[in-house]
Amino acid sequence: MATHLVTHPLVQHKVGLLREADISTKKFRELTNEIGRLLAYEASKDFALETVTIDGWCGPVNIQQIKGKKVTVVPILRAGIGMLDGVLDMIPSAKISVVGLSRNEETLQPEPYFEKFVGDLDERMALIIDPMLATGGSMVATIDMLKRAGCKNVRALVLVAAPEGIRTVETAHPDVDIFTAAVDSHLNEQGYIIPGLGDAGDKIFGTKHQ
Ligand SMILES: O=P(O)(O)OC[C@H]1O[C@H](OP(=O)(O)OP(=O)(O)O)[C@H](O)[C@@H]1O
Ligand SMILES: O=c1cc[nH]c(=O)[nH]1
Ligand SMILES: [Mg+2]
Repeated sequence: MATHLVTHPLVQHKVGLLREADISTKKFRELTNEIGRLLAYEASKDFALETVTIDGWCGPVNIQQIKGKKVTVVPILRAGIGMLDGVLDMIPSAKISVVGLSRNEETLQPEPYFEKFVGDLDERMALIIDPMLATGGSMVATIDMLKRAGCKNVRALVLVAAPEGIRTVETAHPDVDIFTAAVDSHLNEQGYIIPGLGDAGDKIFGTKHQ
């Protein structure tokens, strides 16, 4: 479908703060969740509503509710966990499906190590969360896993995307919408996004790269 760069001033301000070289773990976590919250708000703006009647204080009242089965949020371990609380602030009744992938530092290929999906995936929208879309390999692998499990409606929320990764996801899965706070310049030879954020997983978990 499309890549949506979220240009809201709050998002742009916060993603800028994330780029500070000596940012603390605490600050990085806070900003990651704050941007996750705002990306979830943006990615849910076209969710279908239905009218239901409930008992109000003065009798029956018609209200609007989000239609259909609950969304499943899909953090890609590890770094996706850093956005989870923020996204759940916006969509608190979402179900959580988890994918574990580790990018091999030499081949840059994603190596799967965990998969636990909620039921009825064919009736749910999946919101994949991961701070970094670099080569796109991890995102494509996650979408492949979700689709194999029956999911038909997938969106991806990322903090920073490289043009290379966007192209890869759009080519492999043209039906998937990507919501990102930044589209950066390029990947370096080690597959890191430039200017990017460095290693987001290490920054969220405090496992500094030696
Ligand atoms: O687009 P790609 O080239 O696949 O790279 C992006 C992936 O790399 C990072 O995870 P990493 O594998 O470092 O794992 P971590 O979250 O455990 O740090 C990041 O969180 C993405 O999942
Ligand atoms: O720039 C990058 C690329 C992959 N993973 C990260 O954490 N950062
Ligand atoms: Mg990492």
